[in-house]
Amino acid sequence: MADYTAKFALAPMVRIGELPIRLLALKYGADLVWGPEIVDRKILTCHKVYNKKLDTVDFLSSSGNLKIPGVTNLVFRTYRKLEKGKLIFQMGTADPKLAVKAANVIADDVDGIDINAGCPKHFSIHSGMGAALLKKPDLLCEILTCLVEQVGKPHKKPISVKIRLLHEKKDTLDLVSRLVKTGISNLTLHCRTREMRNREPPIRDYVSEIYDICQKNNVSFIINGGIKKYEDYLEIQKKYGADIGCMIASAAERNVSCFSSKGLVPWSQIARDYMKIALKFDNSPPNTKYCLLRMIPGTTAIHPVLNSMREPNDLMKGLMNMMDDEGNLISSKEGKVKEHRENTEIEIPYKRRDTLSESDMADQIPEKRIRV
Ligand SMILES: Cc1cc2nc3c(=O)[nH]c(=O)nc-3n(C[C@H](O)[C@H](O)[C@H](O)COP(=O)(O)O)c2cc1C
Repeated sequence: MADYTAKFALAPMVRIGELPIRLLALKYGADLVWGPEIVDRKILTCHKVYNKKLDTVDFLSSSGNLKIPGVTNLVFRTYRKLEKGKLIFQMGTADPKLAVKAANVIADDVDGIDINAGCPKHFSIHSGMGAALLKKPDLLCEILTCLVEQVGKPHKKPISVKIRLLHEKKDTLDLVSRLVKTGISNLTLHCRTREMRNREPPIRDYVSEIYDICQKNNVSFIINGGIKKYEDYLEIQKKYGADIGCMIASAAERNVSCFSSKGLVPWSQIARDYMKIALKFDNSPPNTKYCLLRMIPGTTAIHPVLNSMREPNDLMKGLMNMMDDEGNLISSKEGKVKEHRENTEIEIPYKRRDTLSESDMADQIPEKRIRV
């Protein structure tokens, strides 16, 4: 059974937290890795397949139109050889019965099941999931209790929850005091309220009191928000206690070697390592491109070239091979890349280019193909 005590963990991240990033996080020192949130109804469309070629366990959906380019029916993939004992599956739900049914589909192939009670995005809260559950503590407790009794105990898998801060300290402490009585094994606190953005500093004013409630109830405690590197993890343990765990999202999205006790590895190395793992495990090319664009700095020459590519893996792999160790495009080919860029200026139909955020850019489909 996975133990969350004092662990250094990769946070759940939609689109980012697929198998290649999770394996890289483990390689660089993460103790536990969360998968991206997947909602209960989606899991319920899935059947499990052992993928002999990749030696992975795949969950394939029977819904979705596979005729649409880029659409695959793969919902979740795990490589048990490296993830066993370390993989926490995060579920989005607002219904105890559906949650139990869905958790039973995946329980034997993951090492813990976590409920997302912190996501403030519209797609989550409009259906009562994510941070909407913070306003319905009875429902959240019922979901957790049902999961503990009907999935956790029979499958011997820990159940956990990830929450955010409420506006008032007292309300947060009251909620935590209820959640730790449901039989969960771990509570993760994103130390921001639901209105706060990730760029704002986290609020850790009463982390010690929450930690205390968790410890008294034999529930491990992980904090999340604004943690960037291994030294931060050590500092937090020194300040609050040796049994506290830490979880990283944004910093890992940019450079997953943030878990390493030896310091950050250059992004060019990470991008190459990532590409190798993505190819090895047949990661979907649009997802590979999306993740690469998050880890390659927007100021580099390679970023717009990658951004303008359609997704096939061989193009991306070619581009990765044209980088030197510092991430510069290799000079003999640079002219060629530059020439292609000039000839294939991306047209963005609806939004002015200079108003786009990085993720908007990542989602744009270029009008013209580029060959490198
Ligand atoms: C790209 C991205 C996707 C995320 N997806 C999820 C998710 O699926 N489930 C979840 O509970 N939180 C999700 N989060 C929130 C993170 O897990 C984390 O709580 C938040 O980013 C704060 O941590 P940080 O300061 O280290 O970024 C996501 C964050 C990012 C940046």
